Amino acid sequence: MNPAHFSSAAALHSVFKPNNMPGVGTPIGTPIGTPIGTPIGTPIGSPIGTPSGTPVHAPALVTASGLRTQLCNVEHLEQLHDPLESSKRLASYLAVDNHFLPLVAAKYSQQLENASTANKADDTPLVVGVGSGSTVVYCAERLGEIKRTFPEILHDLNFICISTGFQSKNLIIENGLRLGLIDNYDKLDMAFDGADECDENLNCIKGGGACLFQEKLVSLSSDKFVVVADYRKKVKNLGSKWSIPIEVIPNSYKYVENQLAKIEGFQKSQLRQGGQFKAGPVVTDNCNCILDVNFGQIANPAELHSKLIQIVGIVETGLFPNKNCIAAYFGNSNGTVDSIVL
Ligand SMILES: O=C[C@H](O)[C@H](O)[C@H](O)COP(=O)(O)O
Repeated sequence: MNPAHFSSAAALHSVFKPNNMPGVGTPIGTPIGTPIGTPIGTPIGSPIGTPSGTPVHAPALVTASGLRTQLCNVEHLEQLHDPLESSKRLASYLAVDNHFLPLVAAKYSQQLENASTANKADDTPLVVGVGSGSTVVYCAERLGEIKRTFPEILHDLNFICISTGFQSKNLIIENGLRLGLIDNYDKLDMAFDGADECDENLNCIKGGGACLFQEKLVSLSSDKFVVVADYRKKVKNLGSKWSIPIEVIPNSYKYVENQLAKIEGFQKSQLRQGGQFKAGPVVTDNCNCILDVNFGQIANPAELHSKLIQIVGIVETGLFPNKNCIAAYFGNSNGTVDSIVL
């Protein structure tokens, strides 16, 4: 990790505080100064003459910063009921702006260039994973705003979102995004998701919402993975505060618990219960159960994961040793955001 990449919370604080008061700002989804839906960068461009006199269209320049100016300004967002929620939203918006917009700009510019030079069109879709939990909700919101603001660009890029479970499927649909199935795509371009713990090297523990299997499938299928969370999730070592959620085939949980107890560092295992809304254990989107397993602080997440995944009955672990995570954004309690960008 390059510490220089930690964004300065102080700098963000000074930028955001003045306009961050209740009642000030622009409603989410209203691009400042631009009518909703005004596409920029569509293949307009001024006709220019070729030596032979045939008019061609010069491709318009599409940049991430150009696109961003058409979106709701993150410095003028209305406060939510809770400052921590506001900072989770800010973290998510920054994550999408900093990583998704450049992707859109690059792919669209390429598409325009192909059109103007009669190169073969690139018809591979732009596929993005949308994870689960309370923080990634704001990523879906920003992606929805981007789609509403640039409908033609996103249409031309064939923008598709992949869910990590029931909640995330609804998030995608409610934000007006197009839902796709992961098994229809060779790979995803990018995925956004929350985390229960995240260390400086962007290893994570996930699965607090029992969605870890599909989350791992989506994140590993993606070229790039970006985490959004709040400051409580940033830890020195995984296992500092959270147990590891482990998805197990229901009738194997006793066997799995017995095997777990033989692994060095094992402290405790608990079958997650549904609580007041579900008699008996939590049932995942894949109809399995969750064991929350405590190994204390984890020195080597990859090594522990490979020991666990060998146990018959374990479908997947909530340990996410970093494979492709490029950045994490953490909302602070005072409304600012810290980031780690590798
Ligand atoms: O299974 C759920 C996921 O791993 C969530 O992404 C994780 O629990 C973080 O959720 P939240 O953003 O609500 O803290």
